[in-house]
Amino acid sequence: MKFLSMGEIMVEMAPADAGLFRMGFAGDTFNTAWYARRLLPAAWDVAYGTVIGTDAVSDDMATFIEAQGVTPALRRDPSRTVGLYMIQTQNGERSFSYWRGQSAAKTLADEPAWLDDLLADRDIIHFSGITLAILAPHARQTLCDALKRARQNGAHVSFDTNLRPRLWEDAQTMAAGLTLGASTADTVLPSFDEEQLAFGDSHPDDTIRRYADLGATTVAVKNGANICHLWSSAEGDARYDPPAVAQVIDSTAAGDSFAAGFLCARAQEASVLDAAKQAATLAGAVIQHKGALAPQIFEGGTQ
Ligand SMILES: Nc1ncnc2c1ncn2[C@@H]1O[C@H](COP(=O)(O)OP(=O)(O)OP(=O)(O)O)[C@@H](O)[C@H]1O
Ligand SMILES: O=C(O)C(=O)C[C@H](O)[C@H](O)CO
Repeated sequence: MKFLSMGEIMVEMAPADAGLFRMGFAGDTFNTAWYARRLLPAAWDVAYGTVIGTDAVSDDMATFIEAQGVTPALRRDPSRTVGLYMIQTQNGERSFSYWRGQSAAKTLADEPAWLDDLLADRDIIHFSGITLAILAPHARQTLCDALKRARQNGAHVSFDTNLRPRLWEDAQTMAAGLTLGASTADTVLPSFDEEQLAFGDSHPDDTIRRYADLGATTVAVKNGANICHLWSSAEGDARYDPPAVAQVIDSTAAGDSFAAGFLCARAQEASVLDAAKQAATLAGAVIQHKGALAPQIFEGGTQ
């Protein structure tokens, strides 16, 4: 079985002790692949699809991806390098600054034959609103057309809406882009506060209905510490109240790890409710650690 996540992985500067920053590599869809690798049985291949440069930091990134047990599915663009972002936290809520305007990942959909190869024969393909936001408008359409073909050929496509207004041209383009992305997907993983912002939804059921109308068969509407509203065409509606977290240290990758927990449970035939439980348990642990990737959670063999 083959799981592919695709988008942009960057150099991450995460707050460490004594005012220092710790350099790592992360990015929403890569984070999901990283957590999926730790949740899925070894027989699953978990791959990450992106474009990087040919410079030293790109080489380090490729080495890092592989060392994490994730299969690198990379195209190299010698004229570009990778992006960088910095996390800053205040009372557990994070904000990001980005240096990614010219990154190699922006050319993800520029070679259609490579793209079709990347998507071929995957059981699950995961991408996000960030994957789309970084692309030029025509490239968003190219990517979504390729994803639709992959879905027709049997892949289960998953879309995490992951709203980043600063990465889109304007609010209208963002709403249209999210709608385009969701229309390729079987599973859509939105966050309610973001859906309110982008579409003016007044209740999570509005969000579910909109994505079901676009062709999704499963929707999980996250809402931070509040109840997740779930729906699948086979099971109907369900709700899940995430376990309380005593102290949020850094909320980075809450949604990314939720996506991994949810998709991996669904891949192993879990109900939407059980999938949300695995997802929220993992996300609840992740937000008690600094940075996007929290290997500590898996040390000792338990989540
Ligand atoms: N304060 C919290 N307490 C408990 N669980 C939380 C909290 N914040 C997030 N979670 C868990 O993480 C999940 C995802 O969080 P959230 O709704 O913020 O998603 P998101 O907006 O996609 O995240 P991201 O900021 O990574 O994009 C929630 O559904 C919940 O299970
Ligand atoms: O914001 C982005 O583009 C990132 O991918 C950085 C973070 O790793 C991600 O947002 C965490 O969800």
